[in-house]
Amino acid sequence: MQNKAKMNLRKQQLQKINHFLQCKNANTLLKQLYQQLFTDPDYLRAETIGITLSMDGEVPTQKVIDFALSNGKKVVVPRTLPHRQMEFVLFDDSTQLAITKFGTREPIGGSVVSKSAIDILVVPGLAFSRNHYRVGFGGGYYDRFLTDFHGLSISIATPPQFFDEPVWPIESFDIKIDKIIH
Ligand SMILES: Nc1nc2c(c(=O)[nH]1)N(C=O)[C@@H](CNc1ccc(C(=O)N[C@@H](CCC(=O)O)C(=O)O)cc1)CN2
Ligand SMILES: Nc1ncnc2c1ncn2[C@@H]1O[C@H](COP(=O)(O)OP(=O)(O)OP(=O)(O)O)[C@@H](O)[C@H]1O
Repeated sequence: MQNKAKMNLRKQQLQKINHFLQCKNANTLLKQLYQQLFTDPDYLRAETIGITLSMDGEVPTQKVIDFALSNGKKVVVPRTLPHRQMEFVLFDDSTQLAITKFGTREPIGGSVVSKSAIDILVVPGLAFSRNHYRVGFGGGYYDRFLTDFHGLSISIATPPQFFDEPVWPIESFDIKIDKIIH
């Protein structure tokens, strides 16, 4: 059963985020958010970073990936598997990518890195609350992945993605994000 309130919120958020990303101040603000991440002690300590390959309408991740690689960190990106599972694959210049039905880019082949080797996971989402809840695209991929993830989860929220209080129902399987940069 899909949650109707969450479905409506997702639709609204997609529009708001798209609108924000097109406004002329967006790049300046994004730079500030990236800087917060790059100066975060947990980021500085991390050897391996899990992050998505963003698509249009999402917080762009390429600058984070490039910076992390230039700092000598390992970057791993998700590949979706049956039963809404994901695995993370080492990403570099030679990684081959395919576009999925959902419109995301995923690696083809490459070395799978175990969950326990990921120090920080940058988790995408449409909405985040000050008390660390998150709404994603509705696949449940990250909620499943995070159940036995013991590294640190971090999300980057632009203004339209950040809420003082969750304006959506919290469900039993929702997993809080450790740190929200906003
Ligand atoms: N850039 C990026 N990559 C990402 C994510 C993301 O949010 N952003 N994900 C964050 O989770 C995962 C993929 N998320 C997905 C979320 C929903 C569906 C989905 O609803 N699929 C439908 C079929 C869609 C279609 O046919 O067009 C389905 O399986 O029924 C698929 C993948 C991994 N990669
Ligand atoms: N740990 C879990 N085990 C089984 N089912 C789950 C789990 N987490 C979520 N689900 C299922 O996945 C569906 C989508 O979950 P939810 O609405 O939390 O997605 P989301 O957090 O927005 O998406 P995502 O995590 O992919 O970014 C839910 O309807 C729920 O039934």
